Amino acid sequence: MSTETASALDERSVAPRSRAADDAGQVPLIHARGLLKRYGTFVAVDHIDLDVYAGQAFGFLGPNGAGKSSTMRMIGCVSEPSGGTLRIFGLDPRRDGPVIRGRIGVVPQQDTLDLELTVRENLIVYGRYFGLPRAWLRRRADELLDFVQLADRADDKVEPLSGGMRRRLTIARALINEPELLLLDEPTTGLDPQARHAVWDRLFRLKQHGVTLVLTTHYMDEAEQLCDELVVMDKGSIVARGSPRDLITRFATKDVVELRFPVGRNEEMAGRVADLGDRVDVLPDRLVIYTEDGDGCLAAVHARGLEPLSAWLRRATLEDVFLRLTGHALID
Ligand SMILES: Nc1ncnc2c1ncn2[C@@H]1O[C@H](COP(=O)(O)OP(=O)(O)OP(=O)(O)O)[C@@H](O)[C@H]1O
Repeated sequence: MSTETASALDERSVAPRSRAADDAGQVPLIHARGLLKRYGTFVAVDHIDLDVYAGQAFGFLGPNGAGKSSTMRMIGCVSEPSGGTLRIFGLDPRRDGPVIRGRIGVVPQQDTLDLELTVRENLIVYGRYFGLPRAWLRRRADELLDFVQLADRADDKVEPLSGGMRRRLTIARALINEPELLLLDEPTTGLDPQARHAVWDRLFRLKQHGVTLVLTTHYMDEAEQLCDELVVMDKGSIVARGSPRDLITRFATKDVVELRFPVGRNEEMAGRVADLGDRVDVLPDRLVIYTEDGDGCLAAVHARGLEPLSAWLRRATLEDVFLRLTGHALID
């Protein structure tokens, strides 16, 4: 389906309902101070502070087990905080959970579509939970199926849909109640690259329409593509926050040179290149040199006759930021 069809989605229909008011008063849609989640004695979310404003695309970046989903479940009012303050739209999830849930859309980590129903019925049945009228829901469903490029599958069962199509349908379902805030827990995990790009494209369009997006990911490219602001989480804590570019500027160098030497020689070689960068990391399979001058660094490696098996110059990424901040990789 063409991008024209997708862009035909009425901007008002996906725009947050109270965005103007929030912008004017700068009331954060999500406000957390010292937010804590414990499972028994285990601390999964360790006193984190957050403010998410209307129109932002806000991301939680971190490896498995960092506490991202636990945080999202508290924001989605399906898991009670163990401590701290949490306000969504200025409301208290403990008291106003049902009201808040009616104003947010949730894309969970695992798709929970009804495989027995058709694509369109999945949207309409879900919309009925919000008490929305059937005729209105039919129009809304068709509009959303256009948007997620599934209009031609509207009357098919969900069962034969690909993973990418199911994800797009889950996103459409989350938008059925015209939410002011869309929560997405690892929206593209398990999808092939083409399907991931299709999902990113739709999310990017929602962002352009002004929908506030809050997502978790352990993919740095996803965070870089979609998020205006990120918190980097590790072991329940926020270790850094800022825009992707800002984080890279603050915590990484402009260039990164990766060198591979024969097995067992990395430590020795690290000593011989230590002066060529701001920092040198020894990873199991390679040396990573952080430098402002990648070309000069590579030239010096060769001038010293070090002869790596391979040498690669690239721009710094959020993965480098994460490695620098935590000492381990985002994806093991
Ligand atoms: N219901 C639960 N009971 C006990 N421990 C839990 C529960 N839910 C999560 N945890 C633990 O809390 C920690 C954080 O989990 P969480 O799912 O929030 O992390 P995450 O960053 O979203 O990782 P993932 O990408 O794997 O979902 C993990 O160590 C996890 O095992």
